[in-house]
Amino acid sequence: MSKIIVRGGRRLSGRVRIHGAKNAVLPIIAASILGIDGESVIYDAPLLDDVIVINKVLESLGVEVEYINETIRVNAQSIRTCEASYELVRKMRASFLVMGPLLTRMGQARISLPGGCAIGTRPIDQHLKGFEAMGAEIELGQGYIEARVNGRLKGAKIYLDVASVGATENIMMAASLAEGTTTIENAAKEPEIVDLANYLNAMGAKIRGAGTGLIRIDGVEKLTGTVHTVIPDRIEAGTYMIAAAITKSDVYIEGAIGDHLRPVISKLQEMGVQIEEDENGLRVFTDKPLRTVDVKTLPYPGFPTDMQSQMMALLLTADGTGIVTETVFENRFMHVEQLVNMNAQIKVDGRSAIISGGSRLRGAKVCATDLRAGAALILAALVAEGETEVTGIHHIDRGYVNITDKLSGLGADIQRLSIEPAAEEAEAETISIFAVSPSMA
Ligand SMILES: CC(=O)N[C@H]1[C@@H](OP(=O)(O)OP(=O)(O)OC[C@H]2O[C@@H](n3ccc(=O)[nH]c3=O)[C@H](O)[C@@H]2O)O[C@H](CO)[C@@H](O)[C@@H]1O
Ligand SMILES: C=C(OP(=O)(O)O)C(=O)O
Repeated sequence: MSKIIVRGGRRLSGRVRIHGAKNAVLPIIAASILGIDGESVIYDAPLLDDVIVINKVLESLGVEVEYINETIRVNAQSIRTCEASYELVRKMRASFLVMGPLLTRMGQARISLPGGCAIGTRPIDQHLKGFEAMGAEIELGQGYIEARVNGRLKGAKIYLDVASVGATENIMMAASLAEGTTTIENAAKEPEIVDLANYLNAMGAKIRGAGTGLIRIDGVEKLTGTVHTVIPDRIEAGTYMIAAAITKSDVYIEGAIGDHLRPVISKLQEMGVQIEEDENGLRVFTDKPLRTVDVKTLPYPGFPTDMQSQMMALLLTADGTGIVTETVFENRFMHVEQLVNMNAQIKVDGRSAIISGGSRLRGAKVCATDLRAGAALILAALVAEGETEVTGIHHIDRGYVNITDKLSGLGADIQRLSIEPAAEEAEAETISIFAVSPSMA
């Protein structure tokens, strides 16, 4: 158990390196189950708690996984069981992404229901609708979803009612080994979908149209392990862009891909932040007061919901009143109450939050209620008067590699403290069984 202490008021400067994308590496690890022959080598796999959990899910299925220095080697030649237990799936919703690969390769899968979480109910009906269209029989019982098919899944025409990232990925993986052609209409277009399609194609799949609303998958008989480098994390990059903007600093975000960050770049520029792009990353700088903007979250290429809370923290420091509308998740304003504890002026009205910029933020004891809420609290703390103590750090560890080291490397006054040293030691020991990195070995 840890907490993060931030003393606000420092300007930032220098470079920060962006790690591989959490939301790309998780489906890619799940897709490795499809490699009947050979080994997959996945480079730039960020050392995050979520990555450790999905590796454990694969190991529980009998897959061999080795994770050293941001490189994962997966050997999925033999699968022992097709059941992913509640103990693992409850820790991370993305574990449900093993359903598609298991079902299509093994003809069956039994996965614990992932359930809701702090940001919304997050149903999986679109995943199941896709599997059923391909001929699977689905049964729900005792907290598990069981899917079975006689022989191979059959290619189908699938229209998603919502452009779900997870459903697009799960169906794309299942369709890769199905008999015939599958089309996914109203598919999600996120860069992480494209990265997964590139990985699957390198394994031998035939996928076209990833990154557009219409994906076509011609099923093949066999997929084999391959070598792949994960794309940089656009949400981590966006979070450091806001760290630069909120502290009126000058920071180079190494590895950030401008094309993946268009809506974030455009909103920051509208506010008066200067951004320079080159082939290696983005320079974000400003020393002037910022103008407020309105922001509405939408599926890609719209403004990402995973950047909504961080953007809200920034709007608190801008001149004027801005409105943030969350359209992707129905309950993603949990950070508001915590920001209000820091003297933020925010009113929530249904799916919109009205943010009055300009009131002085004050350090407080706050709690990260989810991953991006935690990021927003740290960002607000960077400019708050006095000391902020952030608890609920396990959420932040799901998605940010070494956030305290990275920010203190840029000059922030931030440190991570152990609340109960004995408990943390035990936690670190468990993690080191599954992951060896220079800092942990
Ligand atoms: C591991 C990962 O990649 N996580 C990302 C992924 O989550 P995830 O894949 O879970 O998000 P989805 O795109 O599926 O969810 C978007 C919306 O669709 C709804 N929905 C989804 C599936 C379904 O079967 N039925 C349904 O109604 C959800 O409740 C939500 O309101 O995309 C989200 C939206 O960009 C991001 O916030 C998450 O960081
Ligand atoms: C909501 C997020 O992730 P997940 O879908 O893994 O909960 C996120 O990355 O902000």
